[in-house]
Amino acid sequence: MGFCPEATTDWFQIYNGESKKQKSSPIVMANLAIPTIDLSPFFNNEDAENSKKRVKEIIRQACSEYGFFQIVNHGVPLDLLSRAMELSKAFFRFSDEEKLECNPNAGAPLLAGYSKQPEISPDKNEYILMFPPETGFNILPSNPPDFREAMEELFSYFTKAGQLVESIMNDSLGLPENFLKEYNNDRSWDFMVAMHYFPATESENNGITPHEDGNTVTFVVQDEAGGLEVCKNGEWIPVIPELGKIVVNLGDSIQVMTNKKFKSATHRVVRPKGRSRHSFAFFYNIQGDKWVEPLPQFTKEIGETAKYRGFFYKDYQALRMRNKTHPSARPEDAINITHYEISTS
Ligand SMILES: O=C(O)CCC(=O)C(=O)O
Ligand SMILES: [Fe+2]
Repeated sequence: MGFCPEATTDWFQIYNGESKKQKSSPIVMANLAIPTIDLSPFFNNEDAENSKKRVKEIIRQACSEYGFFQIVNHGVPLDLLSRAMELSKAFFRFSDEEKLECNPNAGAPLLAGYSKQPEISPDKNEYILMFPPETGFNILPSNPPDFREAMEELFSYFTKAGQLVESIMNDSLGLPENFLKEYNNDRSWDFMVAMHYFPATESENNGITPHEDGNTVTFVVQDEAGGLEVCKNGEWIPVIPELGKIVVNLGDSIQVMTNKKFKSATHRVVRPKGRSRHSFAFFYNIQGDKWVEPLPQFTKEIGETAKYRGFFYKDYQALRMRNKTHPSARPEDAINITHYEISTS
């Protein structure tokens, strides 16, 4: 964490390694640095074996390098994405009093409902968090009237997209057919967050500090404000929002299971000045009682030693939660996946 340098506004330097400004658009260059993968071969009935193979190969490369890519033709309807985003914006425009009507329920593994980051948090945002609708944990607002339905529908499409990406990763990794699907067969710990980030001030613009997610795969959809940045080769790369594109980033659990063959992506959110930012983040997770460890396919079967100790997913989640409830004085002391790393020296 934190090995990326501070973001610079001179993107040309980042991509070209030179300080002279170029004519081409930085927007195009930023997104070129992050592969966009068309998943349509997985939705066509016709035989598309070659195209599927190509997709798996590009995903394998992106996941091995830095765990980040974007997808299009992912099966999540674009009109639903736009509608859900508009409804979410409408919700966050309500007064605090109205928003607090869906304050969290105790008892869920995380607090479902509306929350605002505490004043002490460096992350300046508020959000609504929801679990799979059938868990009964959710406290969703009845206003705007169509919000709940749109969120539940979006949740169900993201779940399907998560299953698809997981199965593509399974094959890219050369794992036995349906291996990850059978291991990760309980969807009750998945959750989605509708987020609102407050405009940057003159003195600070942190939306979410640099981090890796702890799960397997996360999907992010940002509104036109942008602000999501990913660390690649030591540089922060801004992810420019484009309608219909879903950002995919891998989390620590897949990094551990693959013994670091696939990487968990370091990313952060920088708040834009003069405007709010909205996003959806969907966390395709692992059920808490599952044991996470480097798989034999990436250790003893290929003569490599394990880089991590195993752990129950819920224990790692609890440690990560402590980072938020009991923040350490020095950010570098926060618990992350290095906690389970096996030292080779
Ligand atoms: O809001 C975003 O764009 C990303 C959120 C994120 O990284 C997270 O919640 O872990
Ligand atoms: Fe994240």
